[in-house]
Amino acid sequence: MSCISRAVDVFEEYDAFLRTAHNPNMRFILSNTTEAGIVYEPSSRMDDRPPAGFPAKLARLLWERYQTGLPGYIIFPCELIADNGGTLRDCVLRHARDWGLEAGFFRWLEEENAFCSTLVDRIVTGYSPEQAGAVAEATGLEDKLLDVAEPFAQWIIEAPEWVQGEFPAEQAGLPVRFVADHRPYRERKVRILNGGHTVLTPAALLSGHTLVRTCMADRGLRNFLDGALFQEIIPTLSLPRAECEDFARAVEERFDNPYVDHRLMDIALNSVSKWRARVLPSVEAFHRRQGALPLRLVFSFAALCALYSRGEGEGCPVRDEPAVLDFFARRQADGPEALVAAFAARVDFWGRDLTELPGFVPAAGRAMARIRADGMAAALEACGKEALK
Ligand SMILES: NC(=O)c1ccc[n+]([C@@H]2O[C@H](COP(=O)([O-])OP(=O)(O)OC[C@H]3O[C@@H](n4cnc5c(N)ncnc54)[C@H](O)[C@@H]3O)[C@@H](O)[C@H]2O)c1
Ligand SMILES: O=P(O)(O)OC[C@@H](O)[C@@H](O)[C@H](O)[C@H](O)CO
Repeated sequence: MSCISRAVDVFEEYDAFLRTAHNPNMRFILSNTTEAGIVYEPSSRMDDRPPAGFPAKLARLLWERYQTGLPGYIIFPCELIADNGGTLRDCVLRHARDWGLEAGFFRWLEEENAFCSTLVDRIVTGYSPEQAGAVAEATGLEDKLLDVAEPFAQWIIEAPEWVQGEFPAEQAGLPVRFVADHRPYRERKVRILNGGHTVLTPAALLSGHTLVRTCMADRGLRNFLDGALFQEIIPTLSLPRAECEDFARAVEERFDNPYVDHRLMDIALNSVSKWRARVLPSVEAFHRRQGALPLRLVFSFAALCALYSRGEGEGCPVRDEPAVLDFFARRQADGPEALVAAFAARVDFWGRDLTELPGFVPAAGRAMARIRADGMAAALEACGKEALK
């Protein structure tokens, strides 16, 4: 990694962090603080060193910049949340209002800064000690910023035209695409790629797989994923069907990359909020449009429930919010139907009561009973047959 000239630790070197606002060459700010990073922290104060939370730190930096009289920034958040640019701007504005900053700052913020919503698509898996050793041996260098990524990459940026002029990444041959509205691309990527991961992962772990790529050669899992993507997710998307199908085919090829070891347990982290954000919207849209349930997506809910209710010692422990882990710890004796019904009723997990979705609980309960009684392979086959009826 040779493109990074220096790093400033905002906790250890707060003054140096603020001094970066005085650098006239600094024009772009990128963030990638995970979905949890773009949050408004009501306790953040302007004179905290540093204020808590990423948006408050950014608000403080912007205030510093404003005072210098230099032009503002072009800000590219990369976190996988809806409208990351607008959400980040809203958090910054709330902090600025809390801190009672002057009216001129708000005008400068709106007129001289661009908060662009962006969407990054690249499978980045981290590396194993063996891979790090091999790179160190080949290069003679120990690279602490080492990472492993697939060759595919796409960065969708929604920005005013003048931003494209200042950031001509497309002309530099980079996989960047400027669009007028990032939302359909986000919907397609989150529902097909991330949704595909979330749908596949519990079934795959319960089939004994540890990596995404080996699932693609497992006929039962591959048929399940195909059916979920092409029959149940794509019909709910707003971009043209052919474009979505091309994207889904490319995603399956990416999952099949023999050089990428994407660990299913990594994808499984916080599966409940992922299922809510990445799969539930497809279930709801399918139900609205077709008046029926997408049975493979419902099956993925049952498989998630089966994975999380697995006894201790049966594979790696799942990692999720304490409320989720507590729910399953208290319900170890439940049968499949009762467990699925109680899980579906948790409005705090799903943002709504899923037992109100007609047929959802009986279908998921049946699927989970099959998974427990007959094993994952047989349950997947039964699901495929039922979905084709
Ligand atoms: N890994 C991927 O394949 C991939 C691909 C596309 C998009 N993304 C998105 O990129 C984001 C980051 O993913 P990642 O895999 O790099 O995660 P990561 O956990 O490897 O890295 C996140 C970094 O953000 C830092 N961070 C967390 N909270 C912060 C805060 N409040 N302020 C400043 N820094 C903070 C963490 O210390 C960590 O270094 C996520 O939103 C993810 O959805 C990831
Ligand atoms: O990174 P997460 O844990 O939010 O989600 C797991 C994967 O779905 C994700 O990392 C994808 O590989 C990535 O979003 C591809 O662009």
